[in-house]
Amino acid sequence: MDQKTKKTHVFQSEVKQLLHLMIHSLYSNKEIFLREVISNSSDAIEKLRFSQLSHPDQYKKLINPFKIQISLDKKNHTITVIDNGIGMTKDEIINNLGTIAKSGTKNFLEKLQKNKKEKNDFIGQFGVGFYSTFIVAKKVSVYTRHANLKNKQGLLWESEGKGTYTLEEIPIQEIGTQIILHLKSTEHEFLEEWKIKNIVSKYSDHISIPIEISKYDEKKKIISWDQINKAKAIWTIPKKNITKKEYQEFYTYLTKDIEKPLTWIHNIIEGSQEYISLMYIPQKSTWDMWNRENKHGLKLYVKNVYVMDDATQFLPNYLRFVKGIIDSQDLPLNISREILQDNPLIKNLRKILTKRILMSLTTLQEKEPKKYQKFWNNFGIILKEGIAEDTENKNIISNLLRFSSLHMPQKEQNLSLKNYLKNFVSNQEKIYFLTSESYEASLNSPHLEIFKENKIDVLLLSDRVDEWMMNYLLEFENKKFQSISKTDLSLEKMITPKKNITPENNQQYTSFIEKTKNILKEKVKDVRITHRLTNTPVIVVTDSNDMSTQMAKLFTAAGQTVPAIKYILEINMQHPLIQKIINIKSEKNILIWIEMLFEQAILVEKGNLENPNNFIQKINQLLLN
Ligand SMILES: Nc1ncnc2c1ncn2[C@@H]1O[C@H](COP(=O)(O)OP(=O)(O)OP(=O)(O)O)[C@@H](O)[C@H]1O
Repeated sequence: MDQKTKKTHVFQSEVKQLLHLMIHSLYSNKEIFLREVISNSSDAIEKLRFSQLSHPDQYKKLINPFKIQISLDKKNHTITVIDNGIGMTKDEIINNLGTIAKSGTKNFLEKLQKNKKEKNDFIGQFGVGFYSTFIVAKKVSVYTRHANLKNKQGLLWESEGKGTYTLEEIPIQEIGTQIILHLKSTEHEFLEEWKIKNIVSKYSDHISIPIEISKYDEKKKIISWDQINKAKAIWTIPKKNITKKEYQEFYTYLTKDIEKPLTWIHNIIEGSQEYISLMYIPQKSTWDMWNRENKHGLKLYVKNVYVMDDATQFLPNYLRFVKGIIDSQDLPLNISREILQDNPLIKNLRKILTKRILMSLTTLQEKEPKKYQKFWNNFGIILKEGIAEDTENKNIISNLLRFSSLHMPQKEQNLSLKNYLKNFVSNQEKIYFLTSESYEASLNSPHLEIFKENKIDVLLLSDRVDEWMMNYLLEFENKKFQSISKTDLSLEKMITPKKNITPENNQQYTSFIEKTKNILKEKVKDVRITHRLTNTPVIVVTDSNDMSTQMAKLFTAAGQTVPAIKYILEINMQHPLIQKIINIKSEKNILIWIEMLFEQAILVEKGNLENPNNFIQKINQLLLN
């Protein structure tokens, strides 16, 4: 060995942090180190297989078939995992085994620090990777030779996981990677063959590459290798031969999710377009799902060969919670992300896969409503984006929506539109809804008073996407949606005012309305008498074609300037406060009252005022009177 090339490197500080966290929080589940090492070997083999097929000139065909081998050495207390995959170059090894290169990882670490309680869950979801070997090993040696490096140019990486590692150039005969774990004295149980076999069958049975374990003779010499996994890609097996447990295990392997999947859809399609898809709907959202920009998508295989992770083109963004694989027989192997973008074959596949997911959700809601509710609670907010983004499937998605409503005294969204229609009162023509900042705010909104009184149900929407969604959700089964914070003649038609207006007070009321208009002038679009209110004197609504308050808030939050909304002030003439003001003689006092009431209505609608001090001064003045 050439000692001159041996150099000591320092781990990036995040790696040290990760190592520390992992060793302490994962100890109870330490066997996963083997899953991680095997999964890396399998990825390396998949990469080499792909490179050989797509660039046959650069990568020589191997003489040996692809495989992963594990050997246990009881004398030296080591576990060795060998693969004949793509290997690593010097740059790669420095990047992969010395730093945390993945962009999301730093965020992940920060989250981990903050959420000590959920640490285990987080780690499980994230996938702990190569560094987990240090949970059981006091020292790790990695011998690797990259597949397109000639002249036996190999590397030896070694570390005790304590802040530094060494790297040395050494000759290596075979391409691929060999990882030697020098076990801590407390971890010698992992030298038992049955134990290793158990771990492999628990976590790595679905790896489509053979995993072999060494067999020794009495003199401790390896005499043969026994295959210990099935080594068949699960999706290629006929559905009837796959057990529920096997589907679940493949999901765990694919996603590293600690929960079982909610459901899955497996299709083997033959004909003009041949492909297999195996897609899962998880139980819970993972920490990165909320961000539309984060990685998602299916794992793409072409003719059984792994091509890429996170192929987003096969499903629309609003189904980004779906995990799984697609294996196409028709796509070329050297397909790039750019080509995926405008390939007509893919567009067609995307249409079919989208329909499959939506149909499976439809069946779930019909056959297993409890499970569906669980799905909705976790992913409803993402699925809602589909109403705006997928015109073609809008109807199907509408049927999948769930809402909170006035008649259901709970925050959980579990009313379907079909069920809302069933509760229509006589003469009801529209589906009423209210968008607000929060569920609690909507429940107390004065807009609801008339609906409460007349037992008409109202959908209560308070998710961030709701206002946006409602711009696209215009009709359901020929019934129009109507925001109750907007003017609406159908409502007036439906409800006969209880308190009849006599000719005398009619004149009094009309002149009061005129007076109010003269006082508020440009501040309002109009002033009207309303029958919507019972306990509240005044309310503001937006004109049916104007931008709603929530929409304006959304735009403002996104940094856009929006013109100020001109509201219509509606007055409840029967309210004692209004009756009192009508009889006030001093014009100056009437002016203060009307301005104060208008600002009050604005405060209720928007949650804030441009000039709160002005408002308070008016109130104080009235209190002194
Ligand atoms: N046996 C191997 N052959 C070739 N490269 C490897 C091997 N083991 C690890 N690597 C490289 O090291 C990188 C880091 O591995 P690590 O397990 O820490 O993370 P990962 O596999 O990328 O992520 P995750 O575990 O979250 O899926 C791998 O992405 C790969 O590039």
